[in-house]
Amino acid sequence: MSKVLVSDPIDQAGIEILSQVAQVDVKTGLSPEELIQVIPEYDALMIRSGTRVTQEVIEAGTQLKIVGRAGVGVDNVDIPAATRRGVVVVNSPEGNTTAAAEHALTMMLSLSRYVPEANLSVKAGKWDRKSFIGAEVYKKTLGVVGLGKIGSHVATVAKALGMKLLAYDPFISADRAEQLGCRLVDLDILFQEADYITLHVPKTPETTNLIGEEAIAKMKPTARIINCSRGGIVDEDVLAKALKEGRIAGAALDVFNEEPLGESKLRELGKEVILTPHLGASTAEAQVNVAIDVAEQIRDVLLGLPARSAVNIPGLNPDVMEQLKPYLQLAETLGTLVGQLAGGRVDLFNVRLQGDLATAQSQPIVIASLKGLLSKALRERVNYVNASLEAKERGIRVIETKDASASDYSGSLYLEARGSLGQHSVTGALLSDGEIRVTNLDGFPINLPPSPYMLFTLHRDMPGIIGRLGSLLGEFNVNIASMQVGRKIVRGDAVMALSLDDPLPEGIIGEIQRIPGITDAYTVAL
Ligand SMILES: NC(=O)c1ccc[n+]([C@@H]2O[C@H](COP(=O)([O-])OP(=O)(O)OC[C@H]3O[C@@H](n4cnc5c(N)ncnc54)[C@H](O)[C@@H]3O)[C@@H](O)[C@H]2O)c1
Ligand SMILES: O=C(O)[C@H](O)COP(=O)(O)O
Repeated sequence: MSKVLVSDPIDQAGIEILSQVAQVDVKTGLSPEELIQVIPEYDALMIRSGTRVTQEVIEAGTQLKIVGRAGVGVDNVDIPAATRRGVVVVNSPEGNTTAAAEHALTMMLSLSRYVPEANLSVKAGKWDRKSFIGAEVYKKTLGVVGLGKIGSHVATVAKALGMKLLAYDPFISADRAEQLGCRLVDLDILFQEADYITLHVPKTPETTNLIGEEAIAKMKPTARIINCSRGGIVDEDVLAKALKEGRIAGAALDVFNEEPLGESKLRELGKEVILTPHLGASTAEAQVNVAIDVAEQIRDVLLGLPARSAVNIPGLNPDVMEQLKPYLQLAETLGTLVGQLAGGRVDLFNVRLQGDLATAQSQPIVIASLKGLLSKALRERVNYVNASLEAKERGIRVIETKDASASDYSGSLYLEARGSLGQHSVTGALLSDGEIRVTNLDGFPINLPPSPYMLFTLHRDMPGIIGRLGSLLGEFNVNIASMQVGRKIVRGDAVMALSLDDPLPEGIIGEIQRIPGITDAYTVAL
């Protein structure tokens, strides 16, 4: 039975889903060293933002197949390291959108009315009304930086509060911004005109310290900043200094460069600052959503099914994936076959989608073909996640083409591998019942159902060869399940393709190659 480690607090709804297919161990608060120590026994790891999945963790996780982030941000996971090891990383892109947006709006209103400080003052026995004269957000300008899922929700609600909206997002069209009631502007204008600036961007090299000296210098003295996105997007020291000097009016932060927040000048400030301990996603509803979303994906991957929100494999629509499933199997089988025929290093890999298949989404088919091609060298280490990367690192040039006119079957796939030991090609198709047929091998037409053990020979088309080969296999107690001969012209070059019930014993290939008329022989194990 698979084993899943849950290393951050996750809603019970997720644990229940995982328990259907795996032994689930909940161990929160592990130190990095403890995590590295226990991870080798687990097939899956489920986390939130509290666990750092470093390269060391990934490398120690020799059984690890999937890391599930019950939330959005995956900046606590070393994605390149996971991809390299073929570990799928999934998240829940939408499960906590509403919660995070509502937290940003709560921060904006609380900051305007000094709610946290006023609350503390009453609880301390005071009745001080003078110190808490706030500001209205009505008719004020809100600048939304990052108009994605959370930014859009914030904009929609802020519009209903009667705010004017500016947005900065270089990847969003002016039309989309307009639909949300936002004027798309450049960052300088947003900084200059906004009364409130709310950040909803991922942490990237471009967004790191986006709010620093230069940005703050452009803002109004009445400006208030809200960051419920990621720590490090605001330079915390610069912000604390600007607030202390009254260069801006306030800030509300939910996320910090280092979490938990250690010593910080921000803690010394008064009612103009609100700090929350990364609570954006902390609602009962969001926690149920993300736990179910991610647990289902972990369950599926452990059962050998695709994940719907993998961040390190191409985003594939599950419906498209379902339709392509038989073709992915075809691609992987043909890839394995041509990879074993090629034998050595492959420099160039041609993938051609033919006939009706030319209308299909090619990327998954190319990935499946590469997975098969590389399986000889990498065995179970290669998978849908790392196949493209592994091919690139091996210097394999992949050429992908489509030819709607070229196929004897309604759709077929042609794979050709050129490398250190020569060039080989296979074509295959799916029959109406979904069965795979190899329809061409190195240019010779055949009609072969693939089987776990196969033997291919190149030979002269002349009497006696088939008999001699059959006798030799018989001597070695190898049973032939089916046999196909393909030739282009009578008594010319030909191929023989055999499906075998048993693996070929050591040394037999040399004997086969010594049969007069046989020029080459290859074994393939699927
Ligand atoms: N505080 C929390 O608990 C909490 C909860 C959920 C999400 N988040 C964080 O909130 C952020 C937004 O999440 P989302 O789900 O809306 O993501 P999203 O991907 O839907 O939206 C992000 C938007 O940022 C834009 N963007 C990217 N680079 C940009 C740049 N340099 N300048 C301006 N815009 C840029 C993108 O085009 C996109 O529209 C993420 O950092 C996420 O990790 C925090
Ligand atoms: O990226 C996210 O989903 C949020 O930052 C929430 O983080 P959390 O799951 O640790 O609360």
